[in-house]
Amino acid sequence: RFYNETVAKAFLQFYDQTAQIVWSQFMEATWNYVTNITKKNREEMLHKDSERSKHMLYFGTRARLFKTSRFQDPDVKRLLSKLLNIDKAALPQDELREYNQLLAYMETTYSMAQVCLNEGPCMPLEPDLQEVMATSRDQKELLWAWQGWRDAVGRQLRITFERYVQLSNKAANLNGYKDMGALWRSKYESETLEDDLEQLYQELQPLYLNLHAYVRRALHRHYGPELIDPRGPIPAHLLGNMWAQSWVNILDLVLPFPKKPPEDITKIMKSQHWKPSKMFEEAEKFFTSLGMLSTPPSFWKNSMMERPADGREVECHASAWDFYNGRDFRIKKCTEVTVEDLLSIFHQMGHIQYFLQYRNLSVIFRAGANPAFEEAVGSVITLSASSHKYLLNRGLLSHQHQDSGDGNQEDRSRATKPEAAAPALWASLKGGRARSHPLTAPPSPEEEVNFLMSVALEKIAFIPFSYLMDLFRWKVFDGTIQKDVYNQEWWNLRLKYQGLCPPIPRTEEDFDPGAKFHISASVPYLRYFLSLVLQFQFHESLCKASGHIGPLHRCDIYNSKKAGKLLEDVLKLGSSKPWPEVLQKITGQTQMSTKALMTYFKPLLNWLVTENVRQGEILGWPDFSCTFEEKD
Ligand SMILES: O=C(CCC(O)(O)[C@H](Cc1ccccc1)NC(=O)c1ccccc1)N[C@@H](Cc1ccccc1)C(=O)O
Ligand SMILES: [Zn+2]
Repeated sequence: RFYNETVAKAFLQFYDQTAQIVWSQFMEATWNYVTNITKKNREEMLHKDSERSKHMLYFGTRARLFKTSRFQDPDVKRLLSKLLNIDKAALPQDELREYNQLLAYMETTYSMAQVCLNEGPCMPLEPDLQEVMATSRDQKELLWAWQGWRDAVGRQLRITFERYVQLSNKAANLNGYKDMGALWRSKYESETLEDDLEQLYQELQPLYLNLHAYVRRALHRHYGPELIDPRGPIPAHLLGNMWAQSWVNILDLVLPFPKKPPEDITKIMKSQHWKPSKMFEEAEKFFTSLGMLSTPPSFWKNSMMERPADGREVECHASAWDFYNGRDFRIKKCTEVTVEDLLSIFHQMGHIQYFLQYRNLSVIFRAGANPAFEEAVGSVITLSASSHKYLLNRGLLSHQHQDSGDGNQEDRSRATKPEAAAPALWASLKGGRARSHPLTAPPSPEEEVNFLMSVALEKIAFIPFSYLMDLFRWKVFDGTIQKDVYNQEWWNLRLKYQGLCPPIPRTEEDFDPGAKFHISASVPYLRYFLSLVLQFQFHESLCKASGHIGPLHRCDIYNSKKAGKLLEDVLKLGSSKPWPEVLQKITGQTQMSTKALMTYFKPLLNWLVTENVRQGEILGWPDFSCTFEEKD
């Protein structure tokens, strides 16, 4: 055993130098595969992955030899402790190869799946099936896409997933964890994690129950009583999204005040011939307006911003890439010119900003304070951008000159001073010159409720979905859910937390959870649930730093250098400090809290409660059985 801290530092130095090479080669090979799915590229990726695993095994086993209890430098202790978990690299060579092959099979099946019309074209998920789920109001068409996707993906993955669970748990055991769920949860460095999560969920449930009751009534109005039971669960194919995780696309069906509809930004974008590259430029402008880092030229050269037109098979699910060489960062996204994709690009740019901020840290610390921090960065900017979007909807622009981001708007949140709304994004929407507008009044209460409803359909609808995704997988990993009941247990959770029913009867031939990217790609999901809470806490703190006064939902930190500095100082830390310490730097608190989220939606909750009482709505779904349409 080694006791010498100097030796440990040299060991870590050596790790860093070699890791940058091994990791960037692995990332390059993986990038080549997901942007051009071929057998050859898969073999090359699997080869580089096994190189990376050998590297992790070499350093992970040796890191164990250091007795760090008497070490002085906290960084050295934290770095060594992070090397101990080597994940799947702990598996014996042959099982590791099998594991990597089944991971590639699941992710590739998802990425290449299509649903074919009887005679005629086959539709991939992005953009075609997503488009149907978002825009169709014909429940038969929605059912066709919903069922077709699950037949094409979920059913194909069922057997592989069972083997994936076994090998995952074996890898977790070899790293000293009771199952893979325990290994995933360990990333949050908290003994009380599961209780804390349940507490957060309970605090947010009233918001969700009121939204669910209100939306159910609206769908009852549109689809009629034969489809919607006003005291029952909602059929899962009617919510405007393939997984019913976000309900933004049925805003038109549920808009509280239809006489004051928000402007259709997608329409404006299309009418102005926006291109994907412009959408990325706008997102980057938001970060640089905060005084944060811009992307290097290689980002624009190497990213994949659209589905390739040359017939290549690609993985379309959006992702941001750090090549761990301090200079190569990319986004892969099959961008469509829609406002949903514009906000998704803000999310991806948030990942890129984190990479840029922590690029000089040891490779081991080049990660978020915890996985939820990584997800929250882009989403907190999206909150301003959507609020920003809100300002766009209202055409709140009177400025004579196009904002050059000059100081005189320093730290005064434009949102409360309509006269100084963000010219940049609006001007680009209005093509160049920001036209001067007469000062427009602040939004009417009706428009305010409409706006909050549009944000709630994304954020509040997402609460139970993002919570149950890993509740399901933790139970699968710990054996509570056995493989012969995977699908019925999935739908039990979907009923219990989301108040949803499958539109048609499901069997154990189906594997509906596999129809969601993160389950086929073995990407944990708890990060998104916690990001929901964190992004509002961050938003509140950044808004305060920007000098914003007034309601939180009207805050928009665009151009605030103070907000940018506060955020930057946190991102620079990467995962070098325990996340409560990092949280305290930005919010002053060491605990996650739903207070900011509740504050943001308070006006909407008041309106929903009044509306639901007026309609005599039942909160929840006491008629819990899923009824199915008689075959007509
Ligand atoms: O999956 C995403 C966005 C993709 C991502 O940026 O989170 C991506 C997911 C991913 C893809 C491949 C491998 C691993 C993870 N994450 C990243 O690109 C990423 C994450 C951490 C560090 C660096 C990059 N969003 C989730 C949840 C969500 C988030 C925000 C708004 C709406 C919905 C979803 O669509 O269900
Ligand atoms: Zn993300």
